[in-house]
Amino acid sequence: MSADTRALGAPGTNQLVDVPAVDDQLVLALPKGRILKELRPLLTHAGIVPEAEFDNEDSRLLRFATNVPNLSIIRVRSFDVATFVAFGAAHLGVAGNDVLMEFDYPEIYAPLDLGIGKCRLSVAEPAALGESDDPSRWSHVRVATKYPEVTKRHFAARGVQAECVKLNGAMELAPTLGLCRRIVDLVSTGSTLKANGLVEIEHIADVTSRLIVNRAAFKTRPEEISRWIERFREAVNARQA
Ligand SMILES: Nc1ncnc2c1ncn2[C@@H]1O[C@H](COP(=O)(O)OP(=O)(O)OP(=O)(O)O)[C@@H](O)[C@H]1O
Ligand SMILES: O=P(O)(O)OC[C@H]1O[C@H](OP(=O)(O)OP(=O)(O)O)[C@H](O)[C@@H]1O
Repeated sequence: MSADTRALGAPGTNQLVDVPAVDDQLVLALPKGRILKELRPLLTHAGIVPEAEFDNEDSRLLRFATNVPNLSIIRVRSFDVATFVAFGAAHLGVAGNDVLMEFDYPEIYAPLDLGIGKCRLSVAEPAALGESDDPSRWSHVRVATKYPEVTKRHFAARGVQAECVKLNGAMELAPTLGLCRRIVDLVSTGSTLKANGLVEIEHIADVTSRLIVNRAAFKTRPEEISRWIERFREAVNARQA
């Protein structure tokens, strides 16, 4: 296949046909990693089959054709999904509301909870500190987190000033190594906290992944985008039935 053609087929099928790549394709931004795994059955139910290269872990391709002629997928980091969609570089995307809360982009509309990527955003600290700590007495707190904006807003709401140290992963190491005594991070089973001697002391928000849409794109291409929202809604309903 030449560089400017893609393996495409009729919507809802996996039939392969060579057609030229076009500029007016709808772009769906998907996160790498755990969300993508949970998302695959919903994609299939919505009638989206990525080209085979999408499942090749050694591939350096970042944009993928699908069986739907005017829809391509980009695979990016979870925080970057929101940025691509907010700037209109992608029309649609899938992102956790942890990411959406952190950026709070007005350009993003999140019409559908996909019910995947379930976890919570919490404040945690060493178990020994948790036994005697009284968060209602704090006026200032130092926190290691991937979510500085959410953290500052959470504490500011009750008059506590949060000083955030930005990390991109492995937040649970920060208290043991003396970086900060508290962290704000995602918790699902709680096993990462437990393995690192930490306990949850405050719940900030429940987290799930959402289908997101660029608001300007929704205005200019309402029929196509509404159709995709409905297809994903049907996929979510079928999964829950
Ligand atoms: N333990 C978890 N259980 C369920 N969902 C989670 C969990 N951790 C993260 N998530 C959800 O998955 C999204 C991506 O998670 P995470 O940041 O761990 O992935 P990643 O592949 O490491 O991303 P990146 O490399 O882009 O930072 C989060 O924004 C959140 O919505
Ligand atoms: O409560 P648990 O089930 O243990 O899940 C929580 C862990 O999952 C996420 O990390 P991830 O595994 O994505 O690694 P990361 O630190 O690289 O983000 C999160 O940042 C926690 O560390």
